[in-house]
Amino acid sequence: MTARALIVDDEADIRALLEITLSRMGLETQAAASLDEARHALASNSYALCLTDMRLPDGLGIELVRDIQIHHPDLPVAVITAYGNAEDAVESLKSGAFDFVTKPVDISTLRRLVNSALQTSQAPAPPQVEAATDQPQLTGETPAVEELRRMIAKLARNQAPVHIRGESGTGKELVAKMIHAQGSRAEKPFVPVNCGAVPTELMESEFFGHNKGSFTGAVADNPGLFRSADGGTLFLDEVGDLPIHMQVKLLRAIQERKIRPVGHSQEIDVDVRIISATHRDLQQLIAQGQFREDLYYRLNVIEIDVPALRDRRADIPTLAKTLLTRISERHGLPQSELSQDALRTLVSYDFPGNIRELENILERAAALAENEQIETTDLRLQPSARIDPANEEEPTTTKSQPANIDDSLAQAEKARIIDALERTRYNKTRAAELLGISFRSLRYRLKKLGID
Ligand SMILES: Nc1ncnc2c1ncn2[C@@H]1O[C@H](COP(=O)(O)OP(=O)(O)OP(=O)(O)O)[C@@H](O)[C@H]1O
Repeated sequence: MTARALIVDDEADIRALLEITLSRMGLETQAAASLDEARHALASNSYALCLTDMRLPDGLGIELVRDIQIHHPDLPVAVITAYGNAEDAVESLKSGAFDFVTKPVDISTLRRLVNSALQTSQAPAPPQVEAATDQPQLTGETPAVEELRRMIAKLARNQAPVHIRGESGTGKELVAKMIHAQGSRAEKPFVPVNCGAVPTELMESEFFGHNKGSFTGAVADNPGLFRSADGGTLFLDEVGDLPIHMQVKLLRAIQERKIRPVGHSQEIDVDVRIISATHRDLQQLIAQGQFREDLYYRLNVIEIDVPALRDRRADIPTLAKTLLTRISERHGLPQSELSQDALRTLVSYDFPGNIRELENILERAAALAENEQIETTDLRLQPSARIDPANEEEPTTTKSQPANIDDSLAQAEKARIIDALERTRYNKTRAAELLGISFRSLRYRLKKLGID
């Protein structure tokens, strides 16, 4: 059956252009010149795609987007906005449009948009119970995780930029991968980049690419992250770490959907969906002048919060089991199990490093355990050695404990601190956050424990 598209525009010229382009792509088209006509058409026919202009004689295209979300939630709708009117574009994405195109309508952009809409509307429903095993999965049954799954499935169906907030190790990258894997871009690359790890001087060429020889040290061609992710998703992890000059360039690239590789005079079209994440408070960074507000609104069209593990403790047993399976597969070892007591201990632990910390604890415990049963002592958790940031005193657990408890506490503390430093590439501010202590407190501990 030929897919049918509904085109809503009051300007005859644009209608004709859209109709010609879409029929050349093999679609059947139907046109409406007002909101009212469009509503009638939607009520009496079914469509694979709707394209609507923003300004219509009897109202705004965005109203149609909202109607469609309610009455035809599976119908992808894109909005045509005036050039440079970013607010309209952002508003329509927020209301549920899967994408937008600016006037004057660029035919190749339009074609890409139509193809991606058709893939979305023909894509099978997001995998629920029996998902393919290579699909990234979220473990957990708490309402918070159920809600997260629902959001992911919904966001996978549009193209709007998504910003993921959550503490370190909560699964932000996993969420980003799931949005990608369940959407129309799944067959195209998912390209993650840790914005805090790219050296400032290489940033522009890392993002936008360069040709061999375009600057000293450019020994080979580099397509850059945008082109590597073309057709797919670019995941900007720790986006709050981007230096301001790069924020300006990134904003341009996202707005114009064009990039200019270092040393090139021509701009190149790119089609990437941007998903960003951070564990930092971007609003606060904006207030401190370290993050551009315009970029924030561009990235943050839809925001999604990933809960901390301590706020969904009921998931700890299932997660521990999933992670133990993963660990045993990784090392080709028999799967370990947690003793009742060990499980109880884990459930009451605070996990400042969230799921990643749980995974590390289990990995170490599986290696330390005498057999396939992990006991509380194998967890090497020192909850009493966790430092209260408000109180820089020594932990007071020594009284009723064996004589060498101080040493073993210090050792455990040292191991946790070194682990945090390694995981944050020796960024002390982030290491302190990961450990749930203040920067001052970390400095004090480094000195006390003789860590250089
Ligand atoms: N719900 C979950 N089910 C199973 N595994 C999970 C879940 N959430 C996270 N993980 C695992 O936890 C680890 C950390 O997740 P991820 O890297 O996505 O976190 P993050 O929030 O992006 O971390 P960071 O802020 O440090 O970049 C990964 O190994 C991931 O597979």
